[in-house]
Amino acid sequence: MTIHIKDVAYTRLKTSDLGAATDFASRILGLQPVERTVRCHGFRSNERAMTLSYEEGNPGENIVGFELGDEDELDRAAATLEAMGHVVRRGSREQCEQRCVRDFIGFRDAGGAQIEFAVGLEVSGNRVFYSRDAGITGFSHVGLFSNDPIRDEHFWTQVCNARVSDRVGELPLLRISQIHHSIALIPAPRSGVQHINHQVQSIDDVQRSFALLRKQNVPIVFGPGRHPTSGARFIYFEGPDGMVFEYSVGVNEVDEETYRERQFGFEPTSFCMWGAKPAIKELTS
Ligand SMILES: O=C(O)c1cccc(O)c1O
Ligand SMILES: [Fe+2]
Repeated sequence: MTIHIKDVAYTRLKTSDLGAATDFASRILGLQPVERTVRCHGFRSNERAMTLSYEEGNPGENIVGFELGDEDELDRAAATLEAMGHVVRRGSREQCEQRCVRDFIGFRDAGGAQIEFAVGLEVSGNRVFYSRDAGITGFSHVGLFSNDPIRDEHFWTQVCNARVSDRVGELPLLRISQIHHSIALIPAPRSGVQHINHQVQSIDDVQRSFALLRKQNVPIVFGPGRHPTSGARFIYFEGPDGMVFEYSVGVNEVDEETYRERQFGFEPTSFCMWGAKPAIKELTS
C-alpha cells in the first residue's frame, strides 16, 4: 500500500558551530527562533511550531521530516518499510518533543539519507514573528542528494505518493500536492539534504535579499533567476556547513488531471531562463 505523504514538514540540521548556525538562521535567513536547549535550537517559518532545527554534530548527518495523515498510516508505513528491508526506528517521547510531533518513525533510504515520517505536527496559536523582514511565507521544498535518482524516484513515486512534475536531465522534481514540487533529487555521490527552499511574498523580496546577502558577504550560489520548470523567481545562497538555502516566489500549481511531466535538457537554461549560471557543482557538471 502506498505511503501517503501529505507535506514536507521539517529539516533537522547538524553543525559544528551551533552559535554561527543559529545566528545565520535568524539574522540572515530570517526564521523565528522558538526553542533553545543547550544542544539544540529550533526555528519556525509557518504556522507550525518548528520547521528547522540546528544541533551540534556532523553536518553530513541531516534529517528531513514528512507529514503523514495519522497513526494508522504511520504504522502501515513502518510495516511497508520493514518489509522492504529498512531498519525502522520509532521516535522516543523525548525525540517527539524535540520535533513538536505526536509520533514519528525514522529510517535511512536506500542511499543512506535519514528520513522521518511524522504525525500530529504541533501548530502554534501565534503567527510567525520573523527575525527579519525577508518576506517569507513558508517552508516549501527540499533538494535531496541522490546517488541513484532512478532508484530514489521509484521510492518516492511507487512506494510513496509523489508524482514527477519535471525532469532536468536525470534530476526529477517531485510533487506530493498541487505545488509543482516538494522534493528535488539532485544526482551526486552522497546523500542527505542539498537545499532548503522557503517561499517569499514577491520578486521584491528576492531582490531585497540579494542586496542584503551581498552586503553580509553571504556566498550567493545561483541567481537571482527564474526556473523554467516551476516558474519560480529565485535566489540561492550558502549557509553554515555548505548547506544551500533558496528563496523563491511564484511556484506553479499543477492540475492533476491535465498536467504531463516534461523532460528538460541538463543545461543552464533549464535551471534559469534569465541566463544566471549556477555555482553549484551538482547543477553544472
Ligand atoms: O523551482 C524549480 O523548478 C527548481 C528547479 C531546479 C532546482 C530547484 O531547486 C528548483 O527549485
Ligand atoms: Fe529548489
